[in-house]
Amino acid sequence: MNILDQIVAHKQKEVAERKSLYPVKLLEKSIYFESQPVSLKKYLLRPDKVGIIAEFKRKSPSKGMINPYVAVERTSVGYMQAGASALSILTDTAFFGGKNEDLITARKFNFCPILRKDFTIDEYQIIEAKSIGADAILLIAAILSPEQIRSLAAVAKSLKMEVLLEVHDQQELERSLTPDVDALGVNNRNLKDFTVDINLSKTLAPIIPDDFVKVSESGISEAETVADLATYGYKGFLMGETFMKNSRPEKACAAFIDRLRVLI
Ligand SMILES: O=C(O)c1ccccc1NCC(=O)[C@H](O)[C@H](O)COP(=O)(O)O
Repeated sequence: MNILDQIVAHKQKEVAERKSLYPVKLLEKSIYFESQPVSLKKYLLRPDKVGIIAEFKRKSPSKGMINPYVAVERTSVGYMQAGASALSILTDTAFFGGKNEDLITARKFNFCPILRKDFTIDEYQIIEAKSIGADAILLIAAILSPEQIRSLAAVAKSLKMEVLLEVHDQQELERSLTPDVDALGVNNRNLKDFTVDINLSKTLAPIIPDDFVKVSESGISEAETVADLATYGYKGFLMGETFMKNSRPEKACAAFIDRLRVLI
């Protein structure tokens, strides 16, 4: 089993358990069902921002432990003060060391789009994402059929949430597009063998229809790379490890954005 298969197998069990512990009726009592989400798409298109989606990620299958010590309050507020456009909060515990409470905390301290970064395979998880204050969810084409993508994206839309659809190749892109998707993420990291190839974002850019905001994900460590990808039409740049490997991720984010502003 590759890592994605392992994550999905674990997620199926986790979702079944959570459904019985926290039924949908209970989740729907959350105050976030009454509030208007913040649009990720709009924030990525804002001319005063540089499109960084700054990620809070303690560990990952490819890198192991990255940073178990920093607090989500200080890091998330610092990311936004640094000039990030949005937050990506990992909520998967088993493989990424995250938790729903991280997103709940980030939500309390920030008014900005928050992407719930998890492995969504069931509509229950979208209702859960809404209940903890997320504005957008991630759908990964590699673990979902085109029908699942369409129906999960429609559920997100019915809850007024936005969808970032992640693809890794042309086939995934062509079979997965649906109008309920808002942003199209090209993951430069092959999630089966963890190799990173930034050129993948450049290769796929011309075949991403203009209706979708283009996001380049993973393996970005240089401001020059972002400036280069921007010339291919990318408006969003999902970055985790480059910031999180520092004792003060928000300071690394601020320094990165300062460098970027000189280039674009
Ligand atoms: O990062 C991993 O090891 C990984 C393994 C399996 C599935 C997903 C994985 N990562 C999720 C991501 O897509 C990244 O956290 C995100 O794009 C940020 O990447 P980076 O800037 O390289 O931390």
